[in-house]
Amino acid sequence: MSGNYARFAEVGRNIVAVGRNYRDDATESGNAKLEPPNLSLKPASSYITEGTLIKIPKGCSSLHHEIELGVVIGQKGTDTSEGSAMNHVAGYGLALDMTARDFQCIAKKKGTPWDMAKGFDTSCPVGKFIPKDAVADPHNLELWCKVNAALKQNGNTKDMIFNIPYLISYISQYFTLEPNDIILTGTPAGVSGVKAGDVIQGGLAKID
Ligand SMILES: O=C([O-])CC(=O)C(=O)O
Ligand SMILES: [Mg+2]
Repeated sequence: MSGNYARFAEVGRNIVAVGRNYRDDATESGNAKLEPPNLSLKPASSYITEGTLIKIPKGCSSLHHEIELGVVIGQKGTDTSEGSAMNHVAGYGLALDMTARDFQCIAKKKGTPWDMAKGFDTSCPVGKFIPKDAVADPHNLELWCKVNAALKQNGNTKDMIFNIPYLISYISQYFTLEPNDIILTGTPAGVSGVKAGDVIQGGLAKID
């Protein structure tokens, strides 16, 4: 485990997850574009670092992986403009928005919150911190996810519906973003179920 993980794990700030933010995913699932973006919060206790086991929440029989680009905030901001939003970014990290899909389906039907579906302990595994300067264009990054070595998700951040400056500006109207908060920017197509003993791997490509 590299020292960089400490940035996420020690500080354990808030996590804002954006839903249905990929064109392919929206098409695949027949979902219309969500306007405004659909936001969920995951508590700091959902963070785990690479190599730590994901705990299947009690009663969950459909746990899904969602590979996502995490944007790590470096500077506090409320009502941040799109024009200055990138000044608030410290860097990036690959993350999983682990989702108890069965809990989420029930919540959707009942019109109740998604907190248990999205925010249970260990629901936000993160990879190592990538400084902003190491990424030439965060809107052109391949991201992939494998389960037991089989490729499940293979997307590109260019297919995000709402880009990073827009998300920072929109979110910060409601939630002040503080250093080490993370925005999970949504997942591309291909989410699928995992079960006890499965191994989830993910990666980001085209980092200079
Ligand atoms: O779980 C959902 O409904 C949506 C979501 O997080 C995503 O698209 O990343
Ligand atoms: Mg997600």
